[in-house]
Amino acid sequence: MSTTLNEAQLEHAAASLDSAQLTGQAIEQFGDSLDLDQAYSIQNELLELRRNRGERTTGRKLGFTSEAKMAQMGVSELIVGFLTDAMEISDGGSLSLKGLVHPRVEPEIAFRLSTSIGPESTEEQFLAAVEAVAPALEVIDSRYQNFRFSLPDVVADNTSACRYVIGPWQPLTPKLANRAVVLNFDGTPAAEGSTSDILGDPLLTLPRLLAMSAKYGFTIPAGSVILAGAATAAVALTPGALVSADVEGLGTVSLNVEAENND
Ligand SMILES: O=C(O)C/C=C/C(=O)C(=O)O
Repeated sequence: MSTTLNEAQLEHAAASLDSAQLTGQAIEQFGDSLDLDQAYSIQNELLELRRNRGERTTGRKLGFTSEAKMAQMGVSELIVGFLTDAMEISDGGSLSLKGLVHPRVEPEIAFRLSTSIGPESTEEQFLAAVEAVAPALEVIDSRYQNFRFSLPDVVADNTSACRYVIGPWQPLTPKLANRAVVLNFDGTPAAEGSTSDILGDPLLTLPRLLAMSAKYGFTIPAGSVILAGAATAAVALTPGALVSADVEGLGTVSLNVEAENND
C-alpha cells in the first residue's frame, strides 16, 4: 500500500532520480511507497531541477502505447513524460553511452504542433494543431536497477526518457496506420512492427495525450514535439552501432552510438 509522501519526501525522491540520471548510478525502486499522482509530482520536480540548470522543455512523450512495450515491461497503462533540449540529438548525430545506465532504443512516430494545446482544447483543435509528422528514435534509460519498475516508479523517472532523434518532417498525412516500421542495427533488422502497433494508429495517441493534459494540468506549447510511443519492444544499445528506423512512406532517421572509449 502506498503512503502519502510529504513535500520534502517528494523532493528527495526527485533529487535521487536526478542524481542517478546525472551520474549513471542506478537507484532502488520506490515500489509500494508511491502512488501515481505522487509519481507525476516527482516528475514535475525533476522538470524543475532541469529547468534550473537551463534546460528548455521541447515536448512530451507517451509510453506504453503498444502491446510490444507493455509485454516487455509488464506495465499496461499509458504514461506521459517530458522532453527537453538537452535530450535532443540531430538526425545522424552521435550518442555517447558514457554516464548512461542501461540504454535501449525504440522506433517511434513524432508529431509537431503549430499552436499551443492545453486542458481546455478539444480533440479537433488538437488534430488541427499537428502541422508535421516524422520518423523518430527514442533512447530510453531507466534510472532503476535492472531496468525494473512499477507504473509509479517509471512515471516518477520521467518515463525513462533519455534522448530522442527526429527524422525528416513532412506535412501530416491522415493515413498513418499500417506502415511498416523497422529498427536496424548496422543495417540489419533488430525489431519490426507497424505504425498500427501504436494504439491502432499513432494519431489515436493524441486524444489520450489531451486527456492526460486535462488530468495533470499541463499545456503543450506551439512548436512542441510529441513522441507517440514505440512501435516495437526496445532494444539494448551497443557501442559503435549505427541505429536507424525506417517508417514506410515517412523515411529514415538514424543515430551513431559512439564506440567505447577507455579514457
Ligand atoms: O519502457 C520504459 O522504460 C518506459 C518507456 C516507454 C516508452 O517510451 C514507450 O513505450 O514508448
